[in-house]
Amino acid sequence: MTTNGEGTTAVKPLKVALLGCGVVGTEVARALTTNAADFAARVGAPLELIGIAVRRLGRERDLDVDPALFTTDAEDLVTRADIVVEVIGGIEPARSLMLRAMEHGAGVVTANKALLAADGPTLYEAAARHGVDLYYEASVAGAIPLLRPIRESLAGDQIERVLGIVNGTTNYMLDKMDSTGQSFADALEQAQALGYAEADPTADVDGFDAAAKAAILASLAFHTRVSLDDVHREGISEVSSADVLAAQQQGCVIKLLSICERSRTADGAEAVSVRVHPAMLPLDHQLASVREAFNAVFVEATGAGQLMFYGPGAGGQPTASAVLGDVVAVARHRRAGGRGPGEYAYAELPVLPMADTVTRYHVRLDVADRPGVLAQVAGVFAAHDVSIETVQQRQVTGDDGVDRAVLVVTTHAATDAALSTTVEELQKLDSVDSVAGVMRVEGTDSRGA
Ligand SMILES: NC(=O)C1=CN([C@@H]2O[C@H](COP(=O)(O)OP(=O)(O)OC[C@H]3O[C@@H](n4cnc5c(N)ncnc54)[C@H](O)[C@@H]3O)[C@@H](O)[C@H]2O)C=CC1
Ligand SMILES: N[C@@H](CC=O)C(=O)O
Ligand code: NA
Repeated sequence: MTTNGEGTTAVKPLKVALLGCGVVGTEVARALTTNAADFAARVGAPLELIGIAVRRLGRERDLDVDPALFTTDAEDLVTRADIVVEVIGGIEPARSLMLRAMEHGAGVVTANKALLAADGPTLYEAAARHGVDLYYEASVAGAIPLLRPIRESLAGDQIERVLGIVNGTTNYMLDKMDSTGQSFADALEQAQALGYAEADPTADVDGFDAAAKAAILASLAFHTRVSLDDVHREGISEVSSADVLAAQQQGCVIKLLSICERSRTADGAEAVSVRVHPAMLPLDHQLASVREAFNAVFVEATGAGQLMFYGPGAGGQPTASAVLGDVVAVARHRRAGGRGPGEYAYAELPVLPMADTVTRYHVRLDVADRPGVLAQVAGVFAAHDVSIETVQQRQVTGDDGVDRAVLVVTTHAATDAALSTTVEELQKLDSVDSVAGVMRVEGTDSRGA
């Protein structure tokens, strides 16, 4: 405790160091300075921004703070703080700086899903060893309160499944491609301009970002260490406008989904399955109406049933909201003299290979229009134990004036291995000109799906 100039008792401020002043960092710094009085009242002590680590000094910024706060010496800054906010991104130097901060007794707040998915355990163990908080609500689904509900509110329940849209950039792109027919490249450029995309947008487009988030969600939901390498990952770079059109013709929309499920190995042992891939969803599914950079996540738990979390999944201010919520939580813990709940990876469930995971496919085939072709195609599905749910056939006339047919097959649930082999075998049939599109299907009722 200290005494202020008027002789009244004042509480010692908690020192906050900010690492990174990009899209998110700028909004965190703005809020900490603009809303200082509210933060002080909510925490019971002022939050004093003692420095902002940047790569380059003297850069013009849209931020009205004391220029003396900027420093390029992040290593020194983290040793002087009670709370360190890491919004640099990437693996290094973010990891070393966070470890150094914890060694010096600081609580850490980060939005860095890439690092948590690649090497979370190193950070969780450091936090436990040094008795400090490591909070990362912003790392998954931006502003949406999701990790704390999973870690704390549902701690008395058993989570069976977490399924949703957790990447704002790709949802924005797929939405624009679907609703306005915008090109892939233009939609990506817009998402970047709006501050949704990662510094390297291939992290979004190729599904790494969604996979990192799936790893974090699965780790928390199933009390099991799941890393990025455990997650089956497919991005949206292969999604063509023909796929988008084909989905529309089926009354569906394509979304990039992250799916974390409790599952079983072939010999019946408990396991988890964690995957990210584009999938067709029927238009009446709740996730189908998630537009622009919004995220939505279903959490299914034994007792609670189905819960849905929805909101802005990316962008400076929404992400800063989650970061600041964590800052206040960590600050309150420091005031109370403790730390919040950490990670409990006691279950150690194995992660099921994608080949053994049960999914459904929508397959579009360009085939010869002659008797027996449908039976031949159906035979390949049957040979691999993949049951067909529906088949639609449309006649088309090729450029050469010859009649061809487009077959659209939707399967029942089967292992991913069986479905992949089926598609490989279909490609070898003389009567099949091409497998024009293969897309997983989620959200419609089918045996086991
Ligand atoms: N932008 C978004 O919507 C969201 C971002 N995140 C995460 O938040 C973090 C920050 O993201 P953004 O602000 O969008 O990225 P950004 O690229 O706009 O900002 C990062 C800033 O860190 C600076 N920086 C890089 N290395 C540095 C170093 N060694 N020392 C000091 N500064 C350094 C960069 O110059 C840049 O200004 C990332 O981990 C990202 O994955 C999480 C949720 C949403
Ligand atoms: N690039 C990410 C940002 C938030 O995590 C996204 O688009 O979702
Ligand atoms: Na969140």
